[in-house]
Amino acid sequence: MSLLVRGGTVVNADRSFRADVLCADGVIKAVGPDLDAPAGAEVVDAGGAYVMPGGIDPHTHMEMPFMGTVACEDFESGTSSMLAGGTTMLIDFCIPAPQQSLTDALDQWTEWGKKAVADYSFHVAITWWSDRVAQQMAECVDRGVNSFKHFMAYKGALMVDDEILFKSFSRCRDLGALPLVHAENGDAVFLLQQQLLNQGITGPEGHALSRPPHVEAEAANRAIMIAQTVGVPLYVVHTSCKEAHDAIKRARDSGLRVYGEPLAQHLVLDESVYYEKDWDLAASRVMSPPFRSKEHQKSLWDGLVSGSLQVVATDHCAFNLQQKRMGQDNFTRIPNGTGGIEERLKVVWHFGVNTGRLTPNEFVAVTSANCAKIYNLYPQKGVVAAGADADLVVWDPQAQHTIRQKAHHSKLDVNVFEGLTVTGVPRVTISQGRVVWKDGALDVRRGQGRNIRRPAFAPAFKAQTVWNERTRPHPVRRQVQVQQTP
Ligand SMILES: NC(=O)NCCC(=O)O
Ligand SMILES: [Zn+2]
Ligand SMILES: [Zn+2]
Repeated sequence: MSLLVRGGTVVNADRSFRADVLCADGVIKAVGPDLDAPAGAEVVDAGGAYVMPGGIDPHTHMEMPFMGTVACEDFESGTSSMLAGGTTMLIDFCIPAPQQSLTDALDQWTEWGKKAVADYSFHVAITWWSDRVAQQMAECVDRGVNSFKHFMAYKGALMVDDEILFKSFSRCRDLGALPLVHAENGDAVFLLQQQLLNQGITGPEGHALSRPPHVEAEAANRAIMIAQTVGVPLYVVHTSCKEAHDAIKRARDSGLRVYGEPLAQHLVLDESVYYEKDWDLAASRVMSPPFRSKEHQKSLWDGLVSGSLQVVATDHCAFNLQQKRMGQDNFTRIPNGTGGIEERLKVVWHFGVNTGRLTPNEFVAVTSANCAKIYNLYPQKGVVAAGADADLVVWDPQAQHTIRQKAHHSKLDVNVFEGLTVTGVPRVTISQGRVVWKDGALDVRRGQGRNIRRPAFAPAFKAQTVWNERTRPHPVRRQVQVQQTP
């Protein structure tokens, strides 16, 4: 079955041009002007619209067991939501419990992923260390995982120390896999939490107060320095504040391959919500790092414009109010996480492109192409070109939409963007060459998603390996001194 997207303007990260897009067998067969529709082809009208590579969200937590509960979004509802928002692939985090085998955990997540209605892939988290973990990292790489995540926060649960960071980053370097960090100083967070509780601060405001920007910046800086020492690129997830962004900028200025990922939520929502009288409202926004002030939002936008930050994600991690209420008397027990997978593209377009901060091409870069390049998916994903997967979004830049929990496709009972009216929405989403979202309706099939393998040694790693070899330390060769006896 073939499909012709007719009459639109193709927008890639590098340029825009008028062209039709012909898809068959799940891939793009041709991109060019006035293409003929093969007999029986479905024709999608893209008149007045942009045709862009489907979004890729590299940071989600479907069905994640966390903080005594399990995220309520599963791979079916999560991937359905993302398609309704124009995103056609996600990369989720497989998180082994401390002492659990990495490959057993990957088996578990792989099983859960079979429910997905669109393409997905996995990062694996390093939550403990042994020779066996090092060996299993190689087995994960053989199974198409080219990125390993490290939590520098969540003391007593997922957090790892500097020794593990050093050992795991070194292993990543040797395997050609990208280390990722959740950068917050978990010891400092823990101590601040105890102080605040002792002062009688038990509500969601304590969450924001216990995770100030310098706690994030310190960890980002530390992870960067360890990555530099080891000689490996680094990706800093959910960069939320100016000081962490500054650390990334400094590193890049000195020639390091460090990537920063702001979230759609951190770009537009601010910390004032944690001080709301309505506990449910404040708790529903609890995530780590917390939302920040306008000054930090500006820094994140500046980074996307200038290129010091590369990817906008969501960290979609869904906990309903009943789950959030586990922390009714103690903010440290509120499960951390918010949603946004359906809203990401709309929010970034509305506040990025409509305001003149980003060009449409830069929008494609930060929502799809850069991610595909960093995670070695390009040009299978992240570009509208012959040979690429037929994952597309037909974007109507004029259409308006008001974001409402009642109308979203997530299982979440709140929407952090509730009531926001955006201009610019996905008219049609195409996944694997099939129309899956059109006229406000989904047409998806459980199990249609594919587990996309991402090979190790992305181009940046090949360069880094050559550089490491050239700059490798060598012993000083000294002549053996013969001692003269007097
Ligand atoms: N971000 C958050 O609050 N929850 C999900 C887990 C994580 O990424 O830290
Ligand atoms: Zn995190
Ligand atoms: Zn996360």
